[in-house]
Amino acid sequence: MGIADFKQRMASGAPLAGTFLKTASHELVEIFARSELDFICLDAEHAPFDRARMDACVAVSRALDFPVLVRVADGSAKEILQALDMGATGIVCPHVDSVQKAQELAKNCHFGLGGRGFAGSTRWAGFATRPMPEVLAQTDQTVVIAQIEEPAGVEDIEGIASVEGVDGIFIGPADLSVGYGYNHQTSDELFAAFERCGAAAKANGKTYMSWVPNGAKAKEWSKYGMSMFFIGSEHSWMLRGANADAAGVHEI
Ligand SMILES: C[C@H](O)CC(=O)C(=O)O
Repeated sequence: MGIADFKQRMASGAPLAGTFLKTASHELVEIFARSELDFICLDAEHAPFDRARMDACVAVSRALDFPVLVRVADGSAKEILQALDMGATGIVCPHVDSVQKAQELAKNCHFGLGGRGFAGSTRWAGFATRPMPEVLAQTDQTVVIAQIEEPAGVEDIEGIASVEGVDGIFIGPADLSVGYGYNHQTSDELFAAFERCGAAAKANGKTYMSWVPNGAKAKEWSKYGMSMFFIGSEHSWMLRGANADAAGVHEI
């Protein structure tokens, strides 16, 4: 159970637990690689990952054979290429709200579709130690996830989910909730969107997933067909642990 079979495990519908890493620290990657988590996702959309620190995080994850995804900021070809050259297991692309954006995403992640440039001396390619055909075949292991977080994305979900080269559909519950005009995550419209996106993911054999604040919510939302969960982040876990232990002291 490592990087090579991560995409297969996703496709099998096995429950997968991960988190967003917000602190650009390779030590934290090392700790999570020794945890019960199945993967982590470096949040380069909302957290301060510069290229060098992202590279260190990805290097450690690969050394420990621990799947690491990168949530890119805007899904540009350049940003995706940099993360994949470093050796990221896959890409989470935010704000995919049309079939065209999903096609661009798939193109930028896969050589066969023409958008990804090749270099032999990268971590992903084994720093020029492996034959090119072998390296290119490895593109099959690259995981591509489209994040749906606008009502427009929900309206186009049947097309988005059918795009070849997209492996997963990720619901962004916070942004989608805001998109429907709510500042919380309890509207009927939001849960209807969960149902519709889940049906489209299932019909197209794509893994369905979301961010959740905790394991209990993951269990609850599995009823929509979600099997992969980005649970909180190390920030929320640190706060929860710190507050629980502080409460123990303050009760004295
Ligand atoms: C809260 C997480 O960053 C997931 C997300 O993007 C969302 O909109 O929800």
